[in-house]
Amino acid sequence: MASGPALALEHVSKTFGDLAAVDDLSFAVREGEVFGFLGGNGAGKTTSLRMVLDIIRPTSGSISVLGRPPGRENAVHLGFLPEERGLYRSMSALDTITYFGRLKGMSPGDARTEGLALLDRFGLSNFAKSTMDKLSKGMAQKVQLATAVVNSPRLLILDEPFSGLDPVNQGLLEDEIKRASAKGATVVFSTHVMQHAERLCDRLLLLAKGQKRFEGTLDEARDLLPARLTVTARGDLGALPGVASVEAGTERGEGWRDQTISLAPGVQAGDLLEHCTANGVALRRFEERRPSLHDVFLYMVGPQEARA
Ligand SMILES: Nc1ncnc2c1ncn2[C@@H]1O[C@H](COP(=O)(O)OP(=O)(O)OP(=O)(O)O)[C@@H](O)[C@H]1O
Repeated sequence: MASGPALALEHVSKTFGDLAAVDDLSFAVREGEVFGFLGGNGAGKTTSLRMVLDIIRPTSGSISVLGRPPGRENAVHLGFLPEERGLYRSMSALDTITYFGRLKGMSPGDARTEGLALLDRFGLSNFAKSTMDKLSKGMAQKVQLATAVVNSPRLLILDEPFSGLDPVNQGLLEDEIKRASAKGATVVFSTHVMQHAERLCDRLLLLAKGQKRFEGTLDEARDLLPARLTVTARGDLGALPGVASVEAGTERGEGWRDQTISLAPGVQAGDLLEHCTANGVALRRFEERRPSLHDVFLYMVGPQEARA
């Protein structure tokens, strides 16, 4: 079934006085994908997501959310975890989730049943009746996550969802994102922690100073950086085609030596391996060291921006 993107921004800019917080930003999130919105502090992530949610309006450009302009009509299909968490302090955890479910058009019974199921999944069953002000920060954040997913939204938008959660709860959140995705939801989450994106995203966008630096899959992001290899070989491989540089490592005896090789842009590890095999270059070890998303981020946006 052909369908348009779940979310599309076209030449969107948002200025605050002289500052272009979001600068001519275009990207599209396909229906059903998990999309990482990555950037350092102040890159423009929250501003972008707020425009998608119609909390603020773009200075210029256009946005399409589930095929419509941002606005109230979309609300029942959306789930949103804002960066600034905040819920009614004197409402119980279960009532809070039920309330949000009802706001999204659920019946009181369905909202409550789903609320109880979520509290159970999040390890908060014993706190269903506790008021929000009695919960720890992490617990309150899980309740807030529950309010975002209670209606099984078609498009789930999470702004820095991992911040403030301990490793166990970060894992629980990752599971919840995978669960929503498996049920067919489109998930967009912002983060400056690359490891989460590395584990979860189908595609991602790198944002710096309000501008898009990259949009694509994790593999495409990694391909931006020259591949690096660790090999144990006899002789110097520096003269082989496709090798950009060689760093000599530990001597292993009888002429064998560890070497760290950087390949020229566009050259794949397999190309070099093929050449070695075809030309009788003896190898004892041949390991590709794929760049991490963090490496890509540093390469694309620089250490200044990456320091989050
Ligand atoms: N209402 C506002 N008025 C003036 N400037 C703003 C406003 N909102 C955001 N900005 C500025 O726009 C830029 C982008 O901010 P934004 O919150 O979108 O970044 P972010 O990528 O979400 O960063 P963080 O990870 O730190 O939350 C920042 O320089 C910020 O100071």
